[in-house]
Amino acid sequence: MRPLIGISCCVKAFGVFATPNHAASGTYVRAVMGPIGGLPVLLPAAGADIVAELVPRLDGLILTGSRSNVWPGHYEGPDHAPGTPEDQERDATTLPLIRATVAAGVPLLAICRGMQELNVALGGSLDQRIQDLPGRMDHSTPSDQPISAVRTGKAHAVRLAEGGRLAAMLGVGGEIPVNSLHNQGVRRLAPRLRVEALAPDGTIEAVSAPDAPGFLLGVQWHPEYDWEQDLRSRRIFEVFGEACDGWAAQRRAKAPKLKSDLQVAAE
Ligand SMILES: N[C@@H](CCC(=O)NCCCC(=O)O)C(=O)O
Repeated sequence: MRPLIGISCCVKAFGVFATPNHAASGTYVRAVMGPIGGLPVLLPAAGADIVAELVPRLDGLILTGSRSNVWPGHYEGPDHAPGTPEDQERDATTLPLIRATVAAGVPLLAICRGMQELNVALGGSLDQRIQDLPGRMDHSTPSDQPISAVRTGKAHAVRLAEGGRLAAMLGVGGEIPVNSLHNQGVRRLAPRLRVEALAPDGTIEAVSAPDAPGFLLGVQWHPEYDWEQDLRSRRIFEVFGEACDGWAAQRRAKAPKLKSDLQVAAE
């Protein structure tokens, strides 16, 4: 039986009436059905009220990327510049969901906005436009390139932390090339998080939590865009899937054994 993997949704307006929908990119569904080997379930941005009943049912959680940004009020940041996209319904769901998921030990893979949410949920803060900071690169989506090239192309290298979990997971050391589609970045790293990769300009590109009871990895880039071409992207999903499999086996072992109808009938 495949592990049940929650995929965080954004609230986006669709259709002629711009009706708010809870949505996630199909790239995450394909990654779950592919290299992760799980059963995907989209998690609506329905607020903290769903968290306590949801987490015990999950075998893994993916926090997705999004153009929207974590509301600065969650990390005492300055207001966003006018027009900066936000999604406070998503924040109100993912921040408590992250804390509950990490506490329970459910495997968690945080991607781009998801890594930023992870950092904020655990007490860190963000810079809102790192390209405006002295000495920093522009990590955002170049407007002069087609989105397909940006997604599967490589924008810069990241240096893996020596002896880190990500380097061990990938079986490599030194640098790997990654794509890059973000304006924001980690400012103050949450106390429980450890740097797993850095960009040439010092931007934190991957994090883990050594004291977390389960698998926990955040990456600022997007492995869901290029896992079919990039074996390291694929490996991240495979290792996450193995952790979710293990969690699912533990959960089934603890579940009360319900008798099947046939067993009851045979008594
Ligand atoms: N908004 C944040 C996070 C960026 C991010 O998740 N990018 C993926 C975008 C995918 C899409 O276009 O839907 C930031 O800007 O840092």
